[in-house]
Amino acid sequence: MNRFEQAAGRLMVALDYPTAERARELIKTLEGIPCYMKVGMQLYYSAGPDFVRELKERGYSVFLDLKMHDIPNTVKNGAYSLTSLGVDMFNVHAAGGLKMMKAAKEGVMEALSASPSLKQPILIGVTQLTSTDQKMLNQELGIPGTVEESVVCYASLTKEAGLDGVVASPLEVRAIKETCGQDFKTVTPGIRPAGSAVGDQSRTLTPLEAMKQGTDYIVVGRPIITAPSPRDAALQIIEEMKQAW
Ligand SMILES: O=c1ccn([C@@H]2O[C@H](COP(=O)(O)O)[C@@H](O)[C@H]2O)c(=O)[nH]1
Repeated sequence: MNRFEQAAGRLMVALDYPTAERARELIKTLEGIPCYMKVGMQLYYSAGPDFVRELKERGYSVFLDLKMHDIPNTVKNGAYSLTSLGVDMFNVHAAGGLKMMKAAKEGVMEALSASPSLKQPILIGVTQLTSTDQKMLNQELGIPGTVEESVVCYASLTKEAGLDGVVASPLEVRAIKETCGQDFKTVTPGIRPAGSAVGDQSRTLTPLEAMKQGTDYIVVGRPIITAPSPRDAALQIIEEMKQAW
C-alpha cells in the first residue's frame, strides 16, 4: 500500500445527504480515492441498509454512525443487526454505560457466531460530541471538570466494556492514547482545514494537526461535500495527512 492509499484509508468522508442519489453523485466524484465512507442518521434513515450494501459492493469500508443509546437489550439486538449487515465500524454512546456497551459487544459476538464468514466490525463508543464545549458540558449537561477529563473517563469505560476505541475530538487523542493504550482506536470528527467554516463544531483541528496528535481516522463532512470541487478538497486533505509522516 502506498502513502496515498494509507492516508486515504484513514479519511472518513461523511455522506451527510438526504438521499442515496445525492450520495452517489459525491461518490462518483471521489472515484479512485480509497477513503472510508461514513453513513450517518440522515442518509441511513432515508436510504437504509440497501445503500450500505451498495457501498460494500463498490468495495468501500463503511462506518455506520448511528450512535446507539438505549437499554442494553435493545442495543444488543441493534448491534446484532448492524454486524449482520456487514459494516466495518459502528458506534454506541458511552453515556449509555458499561452494561449497555458490553451488551453491544455481545450482540456483535452473537452475530459472528451465527454467521462465521462475517468480518468483525470495529465497535466504538462516542465520548463527548465535538460540538460540546466546556460551558455546555458544565452548565447544560451538568458534568463537572474539563471536557478532556470527561472524554478520558468515557474512553476508559469504553475500554473496560471491551470495545475497540472511541469517537472524540482530535484535541483529546493524546490523553486517550496515554490512558487506554496506543492500540485503542480514535475516530475524530471536528476536522477543519485552514480557512474552512467551523459551523456547529466546537473542538477542532486541521487534518495535519489531527494526524500529528496520533489519531487513527479523521472524519470530514462539510469541508468536502460542500466544496466547489469535493474531489480537490478530499485530495488536498489527503496530501495534508501525508505531511504528518
Ligand atoms: O462527536 C461527533 C460525532 C460525530 N460527528 C459526525 O461527524 C461528521 C462531521 O461532519 P462535518 O461536516 O465535518 O462537521 C458529521 O456527520 C457528524 O454527525 C461529529 O461531528 N461529532
